[in-house]
Amino acid sequence: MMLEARNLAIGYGATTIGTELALQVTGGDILCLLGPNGCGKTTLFRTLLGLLPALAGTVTLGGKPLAAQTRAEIARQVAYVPQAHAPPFPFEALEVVLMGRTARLGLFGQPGRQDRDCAFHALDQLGIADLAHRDYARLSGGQRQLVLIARALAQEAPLIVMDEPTASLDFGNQAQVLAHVAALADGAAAGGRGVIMSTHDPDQALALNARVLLMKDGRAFAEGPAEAVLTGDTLSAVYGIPVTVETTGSGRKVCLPSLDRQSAPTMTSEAFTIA
Ligand SMILES: Nc1ncnc2c1ncn2[C@@H]1O[C@H](COP(=O)(O)OP(=O)(O)OP(=O)(O)O)[C@@H](O)[C@H]1O
Repeated sequence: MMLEARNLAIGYGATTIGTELALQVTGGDILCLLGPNGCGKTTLFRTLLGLLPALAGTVTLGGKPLAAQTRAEIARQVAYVPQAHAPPFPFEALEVVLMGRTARLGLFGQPGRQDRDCAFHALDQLGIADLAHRDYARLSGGQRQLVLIARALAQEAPLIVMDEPTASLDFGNQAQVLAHVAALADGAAAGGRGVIMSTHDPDQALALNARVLLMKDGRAFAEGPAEAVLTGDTLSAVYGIPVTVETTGSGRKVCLPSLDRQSAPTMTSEAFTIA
């Protein structure tokens, strides 16, 4: 097992955000984290990456407690793909990818020929080798997201944690990034990495045939294969709106939230009422 969390409580100091969380990820797995805004997905990620101490319970990475590992040890096992924001300094895309090699360098190590080759190869794998010498800050959001995934590939960690990898991407780029996520976990293509990703779109978990951890108020509301977990009943209960799940002509399941015009004015007036 690459990553295992048991009976985990997460939060910030005295503020508990979530409790009784458990998950397991190994090579070839895709685990999608779903749940309403503020339910604790990012807090859980930060805890799994060792950036926030667990308030209770255990996280083991590569069979060893996370809390007993150095940052470099953790980075050799888990790569983190944050949301793609523009950085304040100009960097070439290739330099951004090279940052993924840091955990593999010695204390005063400089990236060498092999690191540059690896970084370039990662860009090539994602079909964006032509962006290598472009200014990262001037790339589109979709291109930047792919560069950050390339950085995670260059890190050569067996587990990749992605924070809403499709946020702010257009329709085409979302599908492209999802295809790359599927390929990462595919044993034949890349040695079968484990992937944990958060998303706000249950259809993505269904399209990826992923396992799902559906969170509500810091707890696991349901957990299991996407098709079993993402039903109209569970989605309606978690998101507080009527949701139906239908099967398309090609056999794919899609989630359809109700856009009931009757309920819209009520929702709006509640949301904007000043107590
Ligand atoms: N540094 C902090 N100190 C205290 N509370 C925090 C801190 N950061 C976040 N929170 C709170 O923790 C809760 C969970 O936030 P978190 O960012 O984990 O949710 P999320 O599921 O990732 O949300 P979203 O889908 O909107 O990104 C929120 O109520 C948030 O206000």
